[in-house]
Amino acid sequence: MSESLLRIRGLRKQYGERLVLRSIDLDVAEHQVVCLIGGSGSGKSTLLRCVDLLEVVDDGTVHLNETELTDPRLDPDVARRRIGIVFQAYNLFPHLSVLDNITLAPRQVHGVPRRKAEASARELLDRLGLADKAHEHPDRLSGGQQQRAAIARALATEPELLLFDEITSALDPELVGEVLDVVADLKRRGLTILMATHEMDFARRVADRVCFLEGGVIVEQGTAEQVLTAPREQATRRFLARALDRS
Ligand SMILES: Nc1ncnc2c1ncn2[C@@H]1O[C@H](COP(=O)(O)OP(=O)(O)OP(=O)(O)O)[C@@H](O)[C@H]1O
Repeated sequence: MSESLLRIRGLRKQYGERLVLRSIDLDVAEHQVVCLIGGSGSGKSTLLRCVDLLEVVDDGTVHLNETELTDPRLDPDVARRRIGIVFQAYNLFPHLSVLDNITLAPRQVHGVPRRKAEASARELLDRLGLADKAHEHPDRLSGGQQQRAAIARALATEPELLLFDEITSALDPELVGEVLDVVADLKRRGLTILMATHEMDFARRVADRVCFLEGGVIVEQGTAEQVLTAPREQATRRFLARALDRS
C-alpha cells in the first residue's frame, strides 16, 4: 500500500479538443506541503479542481488514502467533505457573518451541533488572528482578513487534505505575508497541503516538494531546493528566470 495521502496517476483532462493535463503523476505524503508552480494556463488550477472533483477527469486515477476519488460510483459531495479548498477569490458568503461562514458546513453537512461548531470556529478565528471579526460580514474585512476567514472555513471541517489555489494572487502586496504566515503555521501543525502558487520565495521556505508544470505536463518535480535552486530542465530555468524578472 502506498504511503501517499494523495496519489494521482496518469491524470488527463481536456476541455473539448483542448488537452489541459496530460498524464499527471503526483504524490502528496501526509504532513507534506507540495507547491505547484508554472506559468499562466499551465494547468495548476485544473489539477486542483480535478482533485476536488469539481471537474470530471478524462483518464487516470486520484486516490485519497484508500479511496479512489475518480471512481464514478463515488458520490462527489461525500468525497469532497474530506478535502478543504480555498480559491484566489475568497468566495465567502456575503450575506453571512464570518462565524456563520465558518460554521455552515460543519453544521449543515457534518451535523455538528451549533454550540460545538461555534466553539471550534472561535478557536480557529483566534488562531488566525480574527477573533474580533466573528460577527462582521465579509465586506467589512480586508482582503487578507477575508482570505484568512476562507482558510478558517476550509479548516472547520477538519479535512484530510487542503487545496490552495493561488490564495494570495488577488491580495495587495502588503497583505500577502499575513496569509502566507497562516499557511506556514498550518505546515508546522502537520496539515497536508497541495497548493498552486506564484510565490517562489514562499515555496522555497515551506514546500517539501515543488512541481513545475508547463503545457499540462509536470516537467520537473523534486525538493524545493532542487527545483528552485538547481533545476534540471531548461523549461524550469526559463520559467524561474521570468519569475525573478517580475519580482
Ligand atoms: N472551463 C474551461 N473550459 C475551457 N478551457 C479551460 C477551462 N478552464 C481552464 N481552461 C484552460 O485550461 C488551461 C489551464 O488553465 P488553468 O486555469 O488550470 O491554468 P493555471 O496554471 O491555473 O493558470 P493561472 O496561473 O493563470 O491560474 C488554460 O489554457 C485555460 O484556458
